[in-house]
Amino acid sequence: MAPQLDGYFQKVDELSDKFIDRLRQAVAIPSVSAEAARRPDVVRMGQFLADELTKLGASVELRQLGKQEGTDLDLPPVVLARYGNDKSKRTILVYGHYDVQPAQKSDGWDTEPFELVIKEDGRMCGRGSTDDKGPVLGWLNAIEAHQVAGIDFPVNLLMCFEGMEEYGSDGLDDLVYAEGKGFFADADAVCISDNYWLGTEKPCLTYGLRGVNYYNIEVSGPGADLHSGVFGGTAQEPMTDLVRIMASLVDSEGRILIPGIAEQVAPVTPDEEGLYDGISFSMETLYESLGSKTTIFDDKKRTLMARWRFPSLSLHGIEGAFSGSGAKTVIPAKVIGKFSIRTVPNMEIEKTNEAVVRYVEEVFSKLGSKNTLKVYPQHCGRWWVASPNHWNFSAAAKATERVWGVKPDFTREGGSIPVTLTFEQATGKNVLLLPMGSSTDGAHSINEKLDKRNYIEGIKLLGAYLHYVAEEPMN
Ligand SMILES: C[C@H](N)C(=O)N[C@@H](Cc1c[nH]cn1)C(=O)O
Ligand SMILES: [Zn+2]
Ligand SMILES: [Zn+2]
Repeated sequence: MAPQLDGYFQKVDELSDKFIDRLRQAVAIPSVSAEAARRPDVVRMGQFLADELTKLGASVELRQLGKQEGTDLDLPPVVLARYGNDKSKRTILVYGHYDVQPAQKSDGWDTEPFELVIKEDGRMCGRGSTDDKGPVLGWLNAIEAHQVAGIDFPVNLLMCFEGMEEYGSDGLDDLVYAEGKGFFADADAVCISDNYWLGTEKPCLTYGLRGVNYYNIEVSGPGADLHSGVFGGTAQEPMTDLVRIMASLVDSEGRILIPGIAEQVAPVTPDEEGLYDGISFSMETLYESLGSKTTIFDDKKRTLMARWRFPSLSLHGIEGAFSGSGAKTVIPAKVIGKFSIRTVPNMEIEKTNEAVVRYVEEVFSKLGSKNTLKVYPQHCGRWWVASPNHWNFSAAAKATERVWGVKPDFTREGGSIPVTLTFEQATGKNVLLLPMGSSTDGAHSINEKLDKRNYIEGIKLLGAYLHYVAEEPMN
């Protein structure tokens, strides 16, 4: 099966320095979607991808999406590309994102976040290395290795790379629905490489994601920041109100304290109960990824369930609060608390938003404060669970076995890729998540990395998947 793969794999190995250099160039562009000042860099990153794809012979379009909601900022373009247009071949649509989470050396990074630093043990450190520049470049590298090896590319490839995923995929849903019967019309299946293995050794294929509802709680009072010696004890302090509200959202065992959330969660079925035992996952690897043993549960099953099939609420930060070193004696005039809820079947976005707003307003009113409160969702993305009984998944399973020598686990993912469900609905096709990186990569964290082994074998995996997909009987 897939007889040309050995030649392809050999070429990937030969070109590995070039592929690492491509990742180095991409990491050097600080394409942080959440920071307005970085928007030109996000646009530059989209252009970098478009140029690389053009050089590889793909037809490329930069699709503008208009303004970012509630701002005057232009959204970064979506890179739409096509490689191959042979009616006798299957067409696979791949999606990824070229924006990254914020990062500063002072957050605690050992090296400059926007410089790809390769350690002796093969860790390639840099923001976006695993999330999601490495996997996105994986598709480009797969094209190049085929060209250099003189091996026919097995499918037509449609590509959709966005620059706002880490900020809620603003504007993308409309484009995907509009192009479901347009640019994406030929797609036979969809593949997304933007999540991680459960551990460090066993590859997996992923068929579910949690959704995410991200909220702001604004509390304001004084007209300007105040001297706490002069005004402390005189003015009602927005920060005091906010921390009390935030403390009322979740307890230390991760229990969400907002009524109307747990009630929406689908009950655990007897079939599902047995599912977790067969998954390769150890608490030891989790401790390694976590960098500590401070887990809520001490066992595998409850930990996996908490990550995959129950909602969680995380407190992320407070805009406007003093957070530097030293001792600034200020009373912040306005503070914005940020938190998010990871959502699961059968939670509904609107119902969840209503429950959150009702609860926060109720807690605030009980404080008897004269300050002003605003609570609103910033962005929301839906959860997704699909059937892995599809040729798209069996092709990926065969490719995994060929590259990694083991059968993959079938997993769900605690993170969110809001557009996944949109692709499924807009194209009516099966969507597969095919991760490249491992659980210790530290996506969104300091010292994010992608292991050289996962990058290079991951490029082989993406190419092999396309070969098996081309051969797989339709079901
Ligand atoms: C799983 C994916 N690589 C990812 O990191 N997704 C983000 C999406 C998001 C939503 N709001 C902000 N970012 C995530 O799960 O946090
Ligand atoms: Zn991310
Ligand atoms: Zn991502």
